Amino acid sequence: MSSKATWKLPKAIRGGIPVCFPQFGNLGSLEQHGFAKNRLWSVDSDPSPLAPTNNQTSVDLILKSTEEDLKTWPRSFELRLRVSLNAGKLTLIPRVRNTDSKAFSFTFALINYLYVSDISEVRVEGLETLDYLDNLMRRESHDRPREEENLCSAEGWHAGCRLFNLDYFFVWNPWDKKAKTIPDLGDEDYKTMLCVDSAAIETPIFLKPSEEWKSGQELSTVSSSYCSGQLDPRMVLHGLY
Ligand SMILES: O=P(O)(O)OC[C@H]1O[C@@H](O)[C@H](O)[C@@H](O)[C@@H]1O
Repeated sequence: MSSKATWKLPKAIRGGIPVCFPQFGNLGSLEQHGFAKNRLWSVDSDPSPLAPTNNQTSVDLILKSTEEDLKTWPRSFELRLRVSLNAGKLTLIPRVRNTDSKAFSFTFALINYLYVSDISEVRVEGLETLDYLDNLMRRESHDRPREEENLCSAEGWHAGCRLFNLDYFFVWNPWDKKAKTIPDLGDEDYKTMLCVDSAAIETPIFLKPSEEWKSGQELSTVSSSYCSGQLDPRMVLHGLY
């Protein structure tokens, strides 16, 4: 959680796990990361077809399109999120239902703001063999910050992430200069944060009327012996559920 997070609507707090819908980043004409993260959700009393949660470590949430949303994105939807917390494991199951009379498509992401004790001691493993897009290179190829290399400079990753129906990871840390330009992020906060986002952006999800899309993400603590080349990226992307 950012030390300068603002707890005022209509802006999301900087931290936690913002839900990006119906657009990730600037991959479309809507505001950055879509509007869902800036809305107040309700507790979902009918999470069907998932069985209702009957323990105190899970909650079902729902967001429905409002009149205001329909002005900017004229598609009626229901976005559901089941959040479950168990020993060493946080599971999120997002679902999108098309309640419109027409088909629509969207992109989606969960921005996982992870707290780390020292960003210069963090290494992200398991993505080495995957194809990747370098946003810094693409957008700022004339002045690529060297700090990017620091992100992966040392040992010590003890959290794992498994996905279902999500096809991209985004790894992000603003580093020192960019951090100063983000109003709701403390100047030093970049040292203790890392974003590892799970996203569905490869091909926008297409839903016909009444259809539902379901995905999942499981964040868990793993022992350090799990590190160093033992994570199979294909399993990481497709091994959940
Ligand atoms: O400042 P925002 O709009 O919340 O976005 C923060 C960052 O979120 C990250 O997850 C993205 O990968 C970055 O590209 C983005 O800059």
